[in-house]
Amino acid sequence: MTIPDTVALDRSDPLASLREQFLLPEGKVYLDGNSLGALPKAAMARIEAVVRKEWGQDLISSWNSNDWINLPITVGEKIATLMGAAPGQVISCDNVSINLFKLIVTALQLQMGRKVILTQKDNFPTDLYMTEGVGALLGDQRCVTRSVPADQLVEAMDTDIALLLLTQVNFRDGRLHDIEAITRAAHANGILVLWDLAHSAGVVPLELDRWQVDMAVGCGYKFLNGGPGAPAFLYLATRHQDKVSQPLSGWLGHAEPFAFEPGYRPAPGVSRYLGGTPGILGMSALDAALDVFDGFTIDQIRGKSSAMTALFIDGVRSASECSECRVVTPLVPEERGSQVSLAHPRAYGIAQALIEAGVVVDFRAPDIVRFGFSPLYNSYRDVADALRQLLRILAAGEHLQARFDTRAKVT
Ligand SMILES: Cc1ncc(COP(=O)(O)O)c(C=O)c1O
Ligand SMILES: Nc1c(O)cccc1C(=O)C[C@H](N)C(=O)O
Repeated sequence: MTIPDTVALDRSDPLASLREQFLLPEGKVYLDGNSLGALPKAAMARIEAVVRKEWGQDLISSWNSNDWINLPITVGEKIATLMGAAPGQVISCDNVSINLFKLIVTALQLQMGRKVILTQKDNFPTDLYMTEGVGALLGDQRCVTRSVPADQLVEAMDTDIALLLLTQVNFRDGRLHDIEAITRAAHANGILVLWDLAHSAGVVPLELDRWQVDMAVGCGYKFLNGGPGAPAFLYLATRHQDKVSQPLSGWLGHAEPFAFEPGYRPAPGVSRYLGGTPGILGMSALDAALDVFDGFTIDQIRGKSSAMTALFIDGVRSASECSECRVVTPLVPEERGSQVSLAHPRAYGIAQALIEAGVVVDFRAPDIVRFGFSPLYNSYRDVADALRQLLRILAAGEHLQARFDTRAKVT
């Protein structure tokens, strides 16, 4: 096969200038933004300023003078604009796992008399573990998890189910659920929905309000580029707010934290989902990273994402070198997120050989190599370079070398 000529594609790419806003490693093709997004230069500058001036000089006054106290809300509102959510429904806090816990318990409280959480068998493990944890805490009179394969979700919906917990884009194969259709089916059975948008936020167009989504969570460190361990976010539709209080009743979610009252009174609205003190360095980095999206639409981002994944998939499918690779990501662009997953019996060796050749991808057991495409900083040339290295490695049998037989701990 011939590697596509990508010069013209990069020249006409409306997002091409954004690459300059990131610090990317020299000589590498970074295709792991679905695990950890690249570093925006603005985030680096912001951390430096927060450390030197706000922490170094302004110290405690920064909670007011630099508005640290409202950062979870201001960052939440920036994320809301990427997800079709009107103000007052998104807050940035904690990590996805903790936010899942808070919202799962909220859903069970809102749905008294129903106790089942329906989820997908191959949901991301933390989503499954958190439902298990809530079940162990509340007991099986109050919470039971039912997991089914993706194609049985709709038929499994019945009136015992309190909550449907799904991840929109599957971390392994990149398959994307139709949030609008599934939410409608769930609501027809009186079921609330909680969507994990870890692999969607910042790269897939979302209309949370219009689709009547009840709850959502997502990561700050993937396509939002907020940095390692960046705070996550949670969305709770206005219609559900103020009906129940969340289980992790920390002081910053209190109606008047600085009244230091002995009893808990939840803050109005989504602010009650705050717990303890937020990590200001991480949240400041995320705040700056979100500004990279200014002036660009999520449809432009999605358009480039679909074009990059299509280019890569076409290249793989037409190359004889890839005859043993199976594209497990859906071939229809509307059905996939911003990654391409290839299944191969020696997937671990392929991933390691690619990394050695400067193409940063990851491996997911048992047999998947993931290529994550981040439209803000990846170019079409990156796609062609990754393809070129993949074909070279497969043709040379580099992935079969004995040194790739042992698995790294974190990939
Ligand atoms: C779908 C999904 N949910 C959640 C997480 C992470 O959750 P947390 O922020 O708790 O580490 C990830 C990635 O780690 C993920 O891929
Ligand atoms: N959060 C991660 C980490 O702390 C270390 C390594 C990887 C991750 C990830 O985000 C994994 C990712 N959610 C995945 O889709 O596999």
